[in-house]
Amino acid sequence: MASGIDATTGPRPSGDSPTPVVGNDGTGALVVVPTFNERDNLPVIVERLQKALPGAHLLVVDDSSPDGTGEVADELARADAEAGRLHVLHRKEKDGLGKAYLAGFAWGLARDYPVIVEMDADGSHAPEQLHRLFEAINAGADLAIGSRYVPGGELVNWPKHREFLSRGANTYARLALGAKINDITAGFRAYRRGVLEKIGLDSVESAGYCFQIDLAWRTVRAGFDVREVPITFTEREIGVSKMSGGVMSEAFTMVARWGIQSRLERLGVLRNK
Ligand SMILES: Nc1nc2c(ncn2[C@@H]2O[C@H](COP(=O)(O)OP(=O)(O)O[C@H]3O[C@H](CO)[C@@H](O)[C@H](O)[C@@H]3O)[C@@H](O)[C@H]2O)c(=O)[nH]1
Repeated sequence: MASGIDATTGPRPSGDSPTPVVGNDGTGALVVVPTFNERDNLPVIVERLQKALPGAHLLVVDDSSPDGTGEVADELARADAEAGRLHVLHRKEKDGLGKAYLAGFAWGLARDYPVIVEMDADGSHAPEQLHRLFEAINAGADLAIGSRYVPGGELVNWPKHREFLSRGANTYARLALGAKINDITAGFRAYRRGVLEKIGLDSVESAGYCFQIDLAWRTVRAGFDVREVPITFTEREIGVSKMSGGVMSEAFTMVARWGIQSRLERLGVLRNK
């Protein structure tokens, strides 16, 4: 799906080789980690990230977790104050994964990070595999998705019903939208900042996990270069998933609407926005 668009600078002259934007140690990347009741997971994931990629910065976006995750994040940030790699954004209440990411992205865009990353706090995504996303970005991708469903991708200990739901959601989204992405619900990804600037965070409609589909779909429609790289997704060992019926029904309805809209656009009944 090569588009020839450089997400940081606009259209790239053809034949131009891409300039690396993330260093081998993660310099240039802001990793946004949304948290809700992850107090025992957070210190572990922070340590793993700082060991794997000491140059990367991390932003924890906490929705006033009742278990005190926000305070744990503040303590970790204080301990890292000299290096200044760990930042915390406190939000008033639980407002959905998508809204948390949007707040984190806005924070990152207000600073000069060339690449903004999504990663769960619960250890499902391995910080040690982030370099795979950065390699794709440095090779010219505008959005790199850590995919469970391309050759080499793997699921470890994920309950069968979750795998069934996830694969079903991906098939549904592929059929409805026609986007050729195998893992469009994945939450382990890296964006060049220009993608988020061009799409415009205000245009994103979904509040929950459907946000992942929403943003990937907008990225594809804007003509950017989207690449999937295989990753291993491991079921969390501590705490519980925040997936809910409301999250699933939002995704079902939104995807159906976008699918109908894009068909009407192709038929010329609606103008492409
Ligand atoms: N701030 C904030 N964080 C949230 C909220 N809801 C969930 N989170 C945080 O978002 C991360 C993912 O949430 P989980 O509830 O653990 O997700 P999952 O079921 O394991 O995730 C699957 O679906 C996600 C959505 O597509 C994917 O991101 C993920 O990769 C995986 O496939 C965790 O760090 C969790 O604390 C919220 O309302 N607010």
